[in-house]
Amino acid sequence: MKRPHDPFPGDDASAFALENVADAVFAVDSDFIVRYCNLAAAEIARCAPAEALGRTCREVFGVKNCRNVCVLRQSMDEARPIANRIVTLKRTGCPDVPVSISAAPIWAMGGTVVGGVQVFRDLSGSGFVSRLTGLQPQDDFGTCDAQLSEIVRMLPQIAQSDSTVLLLGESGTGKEIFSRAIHKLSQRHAGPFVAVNCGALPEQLMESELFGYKSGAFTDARKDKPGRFALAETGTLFLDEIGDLPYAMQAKILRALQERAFEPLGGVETIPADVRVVAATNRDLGRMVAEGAFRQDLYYRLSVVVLRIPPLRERLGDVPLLTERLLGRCRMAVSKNIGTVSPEAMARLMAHDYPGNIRELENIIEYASILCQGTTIELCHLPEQLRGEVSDCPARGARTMAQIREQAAREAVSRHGGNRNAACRELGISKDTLRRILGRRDEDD
Ligand SMILES: Nc1ncnc2c1ncn2[C@@H]1O[C@H](COP(=O)(O)OP(=O)(O)OP(=O)(O)O)[C@@H](O)[C@H]1O
Repeated sequence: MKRPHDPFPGDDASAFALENVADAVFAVDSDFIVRYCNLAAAEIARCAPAEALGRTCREVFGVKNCRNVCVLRQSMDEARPIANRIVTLKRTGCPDVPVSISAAPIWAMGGTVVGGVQVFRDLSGSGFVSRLTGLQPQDDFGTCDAQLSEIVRMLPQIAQSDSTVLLLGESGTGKEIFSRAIHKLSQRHAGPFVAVNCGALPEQLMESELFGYKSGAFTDARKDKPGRFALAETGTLFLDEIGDLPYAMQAKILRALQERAFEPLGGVETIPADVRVVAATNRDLGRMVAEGAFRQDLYYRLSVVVLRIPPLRERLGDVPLLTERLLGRCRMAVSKNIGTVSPEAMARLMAHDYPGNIRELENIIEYASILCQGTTIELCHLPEQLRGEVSDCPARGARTMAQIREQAAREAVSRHGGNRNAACRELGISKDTLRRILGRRDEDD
């Protein structure tokens, strides 16, 4: 039976709703004993929701570094909600998982904090998009944007259809990543994926590159050479920058698409093409048609399914997620243990308009990872156009370990509004150690 004023969700509609959200949600009492755990949280804990109840959250989730990163404890200590803190959870026997955590205290009547609720989202890329599409984490798109999520949701159906797909989007928005995902989700996934950048092929070589040639077709053609259409047989041909195709080539591509066949240069025989075409462009094909620069018939043939990938500035909410993903890549490349981005640096990253889209963010994160000597990317590690006036990193320059330790301790105490117990918990040290680090002059603070 439901108790009056029970602050924890019981057998009611709100608990039912919480069960079904994709984010992990759990609630604890003031002793950090789990009183509620939804399905997503139980999945992370690798137990049934009922098995999580009555145990400490530390025990349930098995997080080794939970003392240092406990956002829930901080929220309860400071009696205030904390939103979207990105931390890396380290669990015994599991790979590190970057998560975004929001926490809020639960108050009893009279205003006492009697517990807390925490919501966390897995940012590792093995989250909801992977589950939705069945893709491997590296193929995941790192988005919480409604428009893009809708495209991702439709992707398996689109991929299965074998229709031509036209991807529209600015340079660096991830069009090639999408085309690879379409291939992997399609019936053709066991076949080859062949990418051609139409803008990078010299005009005189384009026909032979795409359709191949027979020996003797021209002076240097000593033996037959297959083109990209033949190489993509039974698979997917990705025609990137299709807007850059010369007008004459457009007719040949149209014919290959319509008749599902082509003739190699210098050949007389027509070769059937069992190829699915995904095309992409950052140009306005509609306008090019109106200006007579692009064939209308090819435009219609390509536009069976059109997907517009939004630029990053229209989905800045994805910046933390993408940053975490890109940091993971850099961590491996530069062999550094960079775990987080400071709130100030993240605010700057989220205020940028990214004319180069995800490719630009990728470069920024790589730059910052190279400069960063610690575990957190700070404002001073960002490229000049983002960091503005901030020049040198406070951590740079010669400092002793004792000075670094003292600064970390002071910052923790100040973050907790002077609450030393909370600072000790965050740092994972005893009160005696904190006192030793801060020195005698702080005894009377
Ligand atoms: N969701 C994502 N997660 C992580 N990295 C991504 C994501 N989308 C794109 N990238 C990275 O951004 C860069 C640009 O992506 P991609 O080449 O797919 O973009 P594009 O739109 O095809 O660009 P272009 O039009 O210039 O060819 C790549 O290095 C890719 O790895």
